[in-house]
Amino acid sequence: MIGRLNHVAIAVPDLKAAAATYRDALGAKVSAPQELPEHGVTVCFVNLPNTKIELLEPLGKASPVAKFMQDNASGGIHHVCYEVDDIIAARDRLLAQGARIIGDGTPKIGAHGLPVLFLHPKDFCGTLVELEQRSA
Ligand SMILES: CC[C@@H](C(=O)O)C(=O)SCCNC(=O)CCNC(=O)[C@H](O)C(C)(C)COP(=O)(O)OP(=O)(O)OC[C@H]1O[C@@H](n2cnc3c(N)ncnc32)[C@H](O)[C@@H]1OP(=O)(O)O
Ligand SMILES: [Co+2]
Repeated sequence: MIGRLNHVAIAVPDLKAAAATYRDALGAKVSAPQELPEHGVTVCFVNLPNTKIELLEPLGKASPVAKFMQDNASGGIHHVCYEVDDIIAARDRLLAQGARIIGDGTPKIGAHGLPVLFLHPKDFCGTLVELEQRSA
């Protein structure tokens, strides 16, 4: 069911500083910040030859990342994102297996303009898993 690793997300307290670290200290190509209020985050993507790093900082009071940042003040790995061919079929299979989908199960459009869903970390080895519908 899961395919390519689309990105690994790192939550940070200061997105500009984190982007500068990846650009200047690590010599990586980093995208401009993208505010995504519907997700409660601002993100930059670090484009690597074989995947991406999603640097994200909380946006707004209701950010789903706020509590994570309280518990991890200097930041940390927040989630991994795997690609799936059919996000609805993947969701239904996971629900049938008793996995918890975060929210009402309706995919949201993510940073790449594709449907995404999140699976509860407690069901997946303590790791927040994001699924992204593979682009056609
Ligand atoms: C940029 C757009 C998009 C993309 O296209 O890539 C994104 O990536 S958006 C990214 C931000 N959005 C989300 O993360 C949405 C899904 N996440 C959530 O809804 C919440 O983060 C959560 C998973 C429900 C956690 O909510 P929270 O308020 O932080 O804490 P809880 O107390 O409810 O947590 C329960 C339990 O889970 C542990 N936890 C929380 N976050 C993580 C995490 N990132 N990785 C691993 N474990 C996590 C938390 O510690 C609690 O554990 P216990 O204390 O042991 O119960
Ligand atoms: Co993500």
